[in-house]
Amino acid sequence: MRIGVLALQGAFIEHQQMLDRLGVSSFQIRNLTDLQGPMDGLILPGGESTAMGKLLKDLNLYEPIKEKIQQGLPVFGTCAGLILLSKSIDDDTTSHFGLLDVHTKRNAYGRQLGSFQVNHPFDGKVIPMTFIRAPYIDAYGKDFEVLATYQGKVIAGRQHNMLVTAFHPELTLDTTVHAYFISMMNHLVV
Ligand SMILES: NC(=O)CC[C@H](N)C(=O)O
Repeated sequence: MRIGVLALQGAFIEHQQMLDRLGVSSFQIRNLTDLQGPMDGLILPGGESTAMGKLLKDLNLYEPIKEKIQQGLPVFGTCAGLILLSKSIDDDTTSHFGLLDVHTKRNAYGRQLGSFQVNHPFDGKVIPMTFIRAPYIDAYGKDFEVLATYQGKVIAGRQHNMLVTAFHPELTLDTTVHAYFISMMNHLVV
């Protein structure tokens, strides 16, 4: 199994370290040639969604990656990665794939609460969650399954081959969410 991690900007190394802990190999995606080999899953990391969206377009990665996700490639988006996958976001000037049937509010916790950590349930299990200028999902369609909420807002969920979290599981030592993604990849009928 080989997982591609989008490595244009943001917290991609931490995702690779998490996959290492689970014994799963990964590679970095920086340009079109990186997309040529086999890829069983894709991680869109946290960072700055506007910068990542622009780089995806400039490097001609936007269309081929979007196509792969549409064809069923399992994808896990954290924070900015969630924003990139969302159908609608509150600032539509940012390039995004628009494939996940949710509306996402960026920087949703305001300045004072820019960064914080809580222990909170994900899919029924309490795990540490690190939020950094995090978004939340404030509306979603019928195919979206909610996996975690915090203060009444959706912060994790899944729609077929797409898994998203508003928080950063890769910045903790807890492997629960990445293990969930691997198990989801193994069970998906594409
Ligand atoms: N930690 C993150 O990925 C922050 C996301 C960032 N606030 C954005 O809007 O893209």
